[in-house]
Amino acid sequence: MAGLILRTVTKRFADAAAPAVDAVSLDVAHGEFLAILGPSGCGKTTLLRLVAGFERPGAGEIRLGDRLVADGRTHVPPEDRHVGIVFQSYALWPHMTVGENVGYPLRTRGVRGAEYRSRVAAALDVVGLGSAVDRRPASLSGGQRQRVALARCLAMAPDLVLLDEPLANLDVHLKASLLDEFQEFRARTGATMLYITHDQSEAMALADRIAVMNQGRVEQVAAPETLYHAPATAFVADFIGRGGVVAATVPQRADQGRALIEIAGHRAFVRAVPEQAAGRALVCLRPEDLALADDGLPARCRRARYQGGEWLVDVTVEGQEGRPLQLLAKPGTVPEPGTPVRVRISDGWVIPG
Ligand SMILES: Nc1ncnc2c1ncn2[C@@H]1O[C@H](COP(=O)(O)OP(=O)(O)OP(=O)(O)O)[C@@H](O)[C@H]1O
Repeated sequence: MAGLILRTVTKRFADAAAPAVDAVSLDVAHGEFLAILGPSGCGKTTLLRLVAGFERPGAGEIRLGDRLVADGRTHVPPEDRHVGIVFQSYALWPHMTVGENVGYPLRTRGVRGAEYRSRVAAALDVVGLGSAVDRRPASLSGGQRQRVALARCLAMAPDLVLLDEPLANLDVHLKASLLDEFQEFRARTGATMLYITHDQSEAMALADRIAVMNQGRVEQVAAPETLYHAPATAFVADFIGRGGVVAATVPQRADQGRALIEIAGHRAFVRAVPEQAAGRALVCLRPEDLALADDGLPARCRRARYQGGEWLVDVTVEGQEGRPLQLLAKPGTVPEPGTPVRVRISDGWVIPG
């Protein structure tokens, strides 16, 4: 069963040079957790607002389950879409108790009595705040407030949960513990979730799949590991993980997903799509694919940063100074900035796009 389907959804704001959301198509399965990841201004929030019904698409269509909720003629209003939204600002009422906050949307829909109480209690239990029902939001930590917001969304038993940077206001430690909570929340509810973030570590930790957006378009939708190891475009390769994209020549057609590459006269074998043709290409080389060695790609050390345990070393290939590669080195083996080095390439990926 489908959770959410977008077909060539486009939104252009008046006077804007380019669409904020540009022909986006997505299929989110029922119960799937999909993260929308991209830099500021790429259209994530606009996409979420289109799904919620706060914006109308200029073209394309949106389906929730088997219901058409938006196209050129149809516009189902937000309150009739059965979509729950959790914002980064929590949006809790300070004068209400935790229980009243969670129950508010139920009340406005006429749910009362035993059903009201049991739904509020169940939602608070899921987020581990069953005992906080009579407290005020002001007496809770940021993480607890976000859990109340989550419970309020849950109490409505929505078909789809939209999460708009829900961890953005929290410090690093709270973020880590809430990441665990989200995972549990997910396992318990089985709800379809769309999670907006510009933080790749959140997206990687939580999502079944990630849609990477750039300038209103979806560049790739894939499982986190696929995005990391086989990025479809140079933008995805740069945005996910630590950079490392250089220009290379592919002297001959790939053979069974292996391609010979040549960079600055040095040759190595890396992964590629089976149909990768010969010619010029960009290659993604991750830090764990590279190591300082006696023999290998001629490069120059630019700088090194201590990371605890190991050093992260930036090196550049002659003629490609704008495209640094990063590799890890043990303490005591780190070259001085400016030193010529050799880099062994043990793996990599020819970017097909
Ligand atoms: N109501 C609006 N009117 C005009 N332009 C808008 C409106 N809302 C968003 N935009 C523009 O649309 C583009 C996408 O904005 P959007 O807020 O969707 O990006 P985002 O990826 O969510 O960014 P951020 O991570 O900074 O929130 C931007 O260029 C933005 O300036």
